[in-house]
Amino acid sequence: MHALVGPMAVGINNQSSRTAYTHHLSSPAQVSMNIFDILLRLIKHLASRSLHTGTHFLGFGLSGLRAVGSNPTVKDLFRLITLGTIVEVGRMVGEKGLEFWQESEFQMDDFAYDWVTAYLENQNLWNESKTFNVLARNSAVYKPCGRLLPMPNSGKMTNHPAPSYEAAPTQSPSLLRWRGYWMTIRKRSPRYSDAENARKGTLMITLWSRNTRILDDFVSTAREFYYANSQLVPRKQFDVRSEPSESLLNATFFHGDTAYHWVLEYLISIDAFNSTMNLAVTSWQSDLGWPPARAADLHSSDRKVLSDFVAHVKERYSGRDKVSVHLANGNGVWGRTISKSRRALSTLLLPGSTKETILNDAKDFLAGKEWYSRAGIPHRRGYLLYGAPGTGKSSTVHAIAGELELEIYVIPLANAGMNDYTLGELISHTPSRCILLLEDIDCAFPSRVDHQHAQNHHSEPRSAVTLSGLLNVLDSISSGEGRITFATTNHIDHLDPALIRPGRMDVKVRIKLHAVPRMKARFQIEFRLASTVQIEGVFKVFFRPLDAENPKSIDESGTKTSSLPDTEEEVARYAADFAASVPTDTYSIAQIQGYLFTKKGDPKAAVEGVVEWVVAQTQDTLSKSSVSGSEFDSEEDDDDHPSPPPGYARPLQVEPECGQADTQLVQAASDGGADLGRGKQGEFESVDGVDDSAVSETADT
Ligand SMILES: Nc1ncnc2c1ncn2[C@@H]1O[C@H](COP(=O)(O)OP(=O)(O)OP(=O)(O)O)[C@@H](O)[C@H]1O
Repeated sequence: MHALVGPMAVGINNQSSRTAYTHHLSSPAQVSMNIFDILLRLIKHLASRSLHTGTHFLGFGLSGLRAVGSNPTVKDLFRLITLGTIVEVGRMVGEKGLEFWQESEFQMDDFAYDWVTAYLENQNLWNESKTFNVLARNSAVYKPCGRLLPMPNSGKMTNHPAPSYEAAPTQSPSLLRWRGYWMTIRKRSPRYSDAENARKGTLMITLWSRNTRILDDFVSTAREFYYANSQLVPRKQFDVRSEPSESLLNATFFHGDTAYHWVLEYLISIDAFNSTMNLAVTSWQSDLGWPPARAADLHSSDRKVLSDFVAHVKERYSGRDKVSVHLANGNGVWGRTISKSRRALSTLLLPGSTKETILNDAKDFLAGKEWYSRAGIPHRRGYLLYGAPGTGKSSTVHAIAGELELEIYVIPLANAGMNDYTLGELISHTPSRCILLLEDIDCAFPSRVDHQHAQNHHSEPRSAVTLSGLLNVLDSISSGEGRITFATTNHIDHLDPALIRPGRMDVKVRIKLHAVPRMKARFQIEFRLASTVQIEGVFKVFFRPLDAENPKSIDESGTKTSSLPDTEEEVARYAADFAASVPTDTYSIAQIQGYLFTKKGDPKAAVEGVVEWVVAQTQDTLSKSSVSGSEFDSEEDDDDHPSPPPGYARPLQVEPECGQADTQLVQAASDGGADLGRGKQGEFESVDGVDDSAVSETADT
């Protein structure tokens, strides 16, 4: 007789109704009809009948039996029957007595399997095993009181699921003594070793008792243990491959979408993925961690729950001290997103009120949507930041984005794979309120210079993005309303003249590119090489005095152990000395920072070594320009705008004189360099409504 027991009474929620395990009582023997019994019954029956019919038949029958019984053959027959009956009864009694075990089978893809294996692990059942299956699926957050994961370092809380170990299938059963009963446990390998069947292993438990309640108790205990000791989400409910339940809300957040990042960051912060089984391993260097499943079920049918949830995570996300930077890849899709710390505007060293001007203008623009709409002007605004490398163009964009709480979408126009189509795809997938950063716009579309250069050198022009392609996408209807575009370039002179020359067809679009002004013209900001004020500023940032942020380093004997100054005045004196030795409009702040890093913590050494550094830089520049014959010059020869861009300092054309002291040489260098930018030092052109012709003239000179 086989018995199927289940679903069990241990279920609390739905999953239990799906949980079944089987156990079998060992089969009893068939009850044999005992001939002897039949005979006796027959005799009794006959005897009772004979009472009714008459006792004379009894005497006759008995004497007949006696006569038959005296026959030796019949005697032997009766003996045989009696003996057989005794043997059969003994066999039945023995069989019944020995059948006191129950067998249960747990399928690997069933919940009960997880409960029991986790519980058995806790009972140290697998301690003897030498071969383990390591599963993150059964993982749990370690709890000091629990013994679920007796692993090294298990006390460490991480966002990642801790693996659990279970003995690999083995032929020899393990023995467990549980509440006074013995159990033998055997794991069976999947029948096939292919991936699909790999999860079809089973766990066989033999309980050496006939009491079925013991087995029920065992499974219930395992289940309670499992849920009490782990923060597991029933895996089947969250399997993204499973069909979404119609009774639950299903929200899908697409990777690359901003909402995805809100939700992802929030879920990671609340350890929501501790029990995930589907980990995507990524080499992305995102501090958001790894992107896991994209779909989640909300256990509610109320839509407000979903919108509240999204609102909450969004608020959390935007409240943090970070700026999200989305990076385009060459296939026309937004790829990685990195989260950068906000840069305080105060850390930007820009002359005058440049940064405040940009910020206020951008704020004004964002607040002026209605004005644009009434005026029938697309609500977009653009800024062209140009200047030598390392002068702070990108830093300015990041600082402004932080102030405005906007995300940055960066399109490196010079990147491989960038063409008109991919550019269009990218721009059509930017949100309306964001900062679009077009880096190295001079590399976007090959100018006639590039074409000519490419022809001369039998090579391809630099980029596959065309001027009209760029202008089209910037001007298209799909371009977001409320978007701020920053374009950066190190070589304003490399921009195609068609882009900046007024009176051409492109001029109209040029306005779109550089700015969509409220009234007129474009907004250009030139980033110049470091002025005296900036050189002093960067020095002061590096060698802040020993104050609250920079606590005094004094040892027990009262001796100062740091070379940092004690007061602002002292730092200012060093800074002035330092700036006096560095030619203005010659080096970018990034270059100066690079030098100061080599003198970290020692302002005196920084001042003392700077002259030597300047000389080295100058000689380096001279040797480069003499070796290359100046690429800049060679371009000028076949260029129709041969002069250097305004503010772009040429390599210093200073011949060091023999025997000249370093300081004199520096002075000469300073003079030479200053020639190029003289008169504009410290005077950044944050020009709203700058005269187009001025720029055109510059480019066409
Ligand atoms: N004006 C500045 N104020 C503060 N830091 C600056 C400034 N200019 C440059 N730096 C520092 O120099 C480094 C490079 O700056 P950034 O990337 O902003 O320059 P960039 O002009 O965008 O250069 P590129 O044209 O090469 O992209 C950064 O570490 C930045 O902090």
